This record gives sequence, structure tokens and C-alpha cells, in this order.
Amino acid sequence: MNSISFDVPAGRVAALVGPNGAGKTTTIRTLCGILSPTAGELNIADASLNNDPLEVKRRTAYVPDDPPLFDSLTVDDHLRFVASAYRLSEWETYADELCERFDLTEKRHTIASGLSRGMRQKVAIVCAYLRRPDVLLLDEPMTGLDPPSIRRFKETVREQADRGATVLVSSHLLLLVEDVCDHLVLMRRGEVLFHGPLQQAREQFGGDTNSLEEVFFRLTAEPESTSDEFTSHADPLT
Ligand SMILES: Nc1ncnc2c1ncn2[C@@H]1O[C@H](COP(=O)(O)OP(=O)(O)OP(=O)(O)O)[C@@H](O)[C@H]1O
Repeated sequence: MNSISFDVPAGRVAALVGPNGAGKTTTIRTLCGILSPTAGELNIADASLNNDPLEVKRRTAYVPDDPPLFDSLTVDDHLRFVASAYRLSEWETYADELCERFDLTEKRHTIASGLSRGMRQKVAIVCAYLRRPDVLLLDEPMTGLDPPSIRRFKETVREQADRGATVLVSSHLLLLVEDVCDHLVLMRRGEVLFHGPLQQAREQFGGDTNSLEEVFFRLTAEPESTSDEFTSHADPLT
């Protein structure tokens, strides 16, 4: 990563997109404290990752692209574990609702090793939502989900933003991510080429189709040296 800077306001869903190797996963893993930056300042929901990493972790939920569940624990065990680790109160009704919406109710007593790839993904998403975090960092969350689950995911991600959370969704599924995002962070080779409202990106770079796909192809095809002019904000990463 090379001097990247972007911000995503609370209540927004931002698409984090870019070609393979652009640095999306590295960015997300740095934001949630798994990787340590060699320099720079990261602020999550008013907490500094440098000065108060525990507070950042408390406020942030991360769903990796291949969620590491505990193979011998059931879906219910995972929910109880999250509730206990984060000292959640009155979480059971919300857990029931989330399991119902993601079609996991029948699987609540199944151990993780007996779940399909998509079901594991849904368990990880439900565990993240259960905490009602200020920030959701979701790495390729729609990969492996069936169409009803993708629809649920899109609805629920919007609901998370509506309650005030900041959501960052890394995805290559531009058509799907476009439906749910109102903000864009576009990366290539460790640099941020654009960050700002999706509508602004569409107006500037969307061409006749006004689509995220067109924005993606136009910006990632540009030479790196002109990247500064695409950045709509230059605030510290928050
Ligand atoms: N564990 C690692 N050790 C060394 N280099 C790594 C490691 N993980 C990723 N990289 C390198 O960091 C760069 C960014 O990788 P990253 O996984 O963040 O990209 P990405 O945008 O998420 O890619 P993709 O779309 O393929 O998932 C790549 O050049 C990659 O080779």
C-alpha cells in the first residue's frame, strides 16, 4: 500500500473494488487491526487504531472472504460465543430474526463442518450483525450465497447503514454491489484511484451506461500518474 487515504461517512455503504491484487483485503485487514501499518493514521468510528486498538476492535466487525468458523461448534454455539465474547445483552430475539431471514433456522444445531460454503458465509454475516457494530468490514460477502441470500444480504446491509453503521463491502460482483452501495473506494496496485459518492463516480466516469462497471474499466485503465485527480476527498482515513 502506498500512501492511501479515504474516508467513508457513518450511515454509508461503500463498495471497495479493484482488480486482483489491488490491495482490498490488505486494506480491510489493516483497518481491523490484523495487519499493522508501517506508517499512517487510521481512525474507525472516532477511535484511533494506533492509540486505542481494543476500542477499534470492539466497534468493528470483520467478515473475511473465507470465514474461519469453529468446525465442531454448531451455529447456535457460534451465536452464543459472539454474545459472550462481546458481552451482548438481549441478543436472542435478534439472533432468531437474523437466522430466519438468512434461512439458517433449521441448521442452528448443525456443526460448522456440516455446513455448505454459502451457509458458513451466512453464519459469519449473522455473527457480525448480531454485535450491531459501528463499522462492518465485509470481504467478498456475496461469494457463495444463493440468490435469496444475496437479496437478504442486500436488504440487511442497507438496514445496518440505516441504523448508523459504516459498511465497507469488498466485491468483484459489480452489478450486485452497485445495488446496495452509495459510496465508492476504487483501488489499483496499492493506490486509491477514487473515493467518494458513487453517484459522483457515475457522473464523471460512468459514460453512457452510467454504471459502476464502466467506472471500473475507465479508471483502472488510466495511467497511475493521473490518479490524484480522481480522488474526490483527501481526508485522513476514517
Ligand atoms: N500474505 C501475504 N504476503 C505477501 N504479500 C501478500 C500477502 N497477501 C497479499 N499479498 C500481496 O499484497 C497485494 C495485495 O493483495 P490483496 O489480497 O490485498 O489484494 P486484493 O485486492 O484483495 O485481491 P483479490 O481481488 O485477488 O482478492 C498483492 O500484490 C498480493 O500479492
